[in-house]
Amino acid sequence: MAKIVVALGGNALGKSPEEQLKLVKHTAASLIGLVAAGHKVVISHGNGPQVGAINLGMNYAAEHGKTAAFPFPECGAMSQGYIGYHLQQSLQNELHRQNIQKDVATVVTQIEVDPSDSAFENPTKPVGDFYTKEDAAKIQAEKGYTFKEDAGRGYRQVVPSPLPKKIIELNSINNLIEAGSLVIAGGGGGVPVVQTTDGLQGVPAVIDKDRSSALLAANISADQLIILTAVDDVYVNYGKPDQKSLRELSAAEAHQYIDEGQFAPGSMLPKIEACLDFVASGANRTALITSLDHLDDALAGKVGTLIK
Ligand SMILES: Nc1ncnc2c1ncn2[C@@H]1O[C@H](COP(=O)(O)OP(=O)(O)O)[C@@H](O)[C@H]1O
Ligand SMILES: NC(=O)OP(=O)(O)O
Repeated sequence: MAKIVVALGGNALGKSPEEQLKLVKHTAASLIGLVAAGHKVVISHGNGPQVGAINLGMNYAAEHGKTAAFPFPECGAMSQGYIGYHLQQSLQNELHRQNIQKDVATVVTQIEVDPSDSAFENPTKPVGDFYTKEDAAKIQAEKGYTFKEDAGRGYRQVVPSPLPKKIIELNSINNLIEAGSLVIAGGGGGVPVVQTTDGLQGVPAVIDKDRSSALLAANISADQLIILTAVDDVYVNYGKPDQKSLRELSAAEAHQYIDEGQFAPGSMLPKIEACLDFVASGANRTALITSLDHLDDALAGKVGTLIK
């Protein structure tokens, strides 16, 4: 029996509440497969599209005098509740269907960041929907948001993405795991907070969920970090006619491929770096990157990229 942190990427969540619930039901079946096999499972997830949508909606309502303004950390906390609710419900339904007795809980998770992190000067994390170049420039001029082109798919608002340093609710998460609960934590990379003379305070940023998942996995002494995304494997020469699956990757090989620029910054690179951080955090720790649809095959060693 292993302790496993599973980080769910955007393709496991979809774009609307209806789509998310449908996809999360499918995700729940795979995750309960891990529980049924006897593993202790902790789930984390992204929130880029969701936190952007919540923030956009709240800003729109505030601009029309219908509500107060809701800052980014509050929107991040809302995204944890919204996604956690769908995950909890779907996992509970699947547990019930499989006649497995287990409690499920989402922990609203704050993660401390360094206020002097250089990420605050250089926003990189895409949130929300895609815009044309012209619309992005108009909104940037009107509202002062920063937009950047996102992997050839259009322009998105970007916010700072500081490195996660400390999980504030770590003891509560550990207590729930030890009590046998299926825990959802660190959603959306955690709500970013800094220590001030008045205590903890939220900051407008979105932490990368793969980096937070690696920190969570290391902090709870997990055996494995599984990152579920849109691709079955990590590739060299990705997207080129000679692309090749990497089935197993040592830290030394991963560093060499990073130096060669094989992993795109903003998509695969942070995943590889998060995996390397986790693998280096303790003996016999491994990380697996694969797609949600092939989790079973990946656990059987048939697909996926194992980093060790
Ligand atoms: N070397 C590579 N191997 C595989 N995928 C890569 C590689 N470089 C970039 N990618 C891209 O990274 C994507 C995963 O990153 P991202 O879309 O940010 O994930 P998620 O939203 O699931 O967290 C893949 O779907 C693929 O398009
Ligand atoms: N917070 C975060 O990393 O979200 P995405 O994975 O959706 O970008």
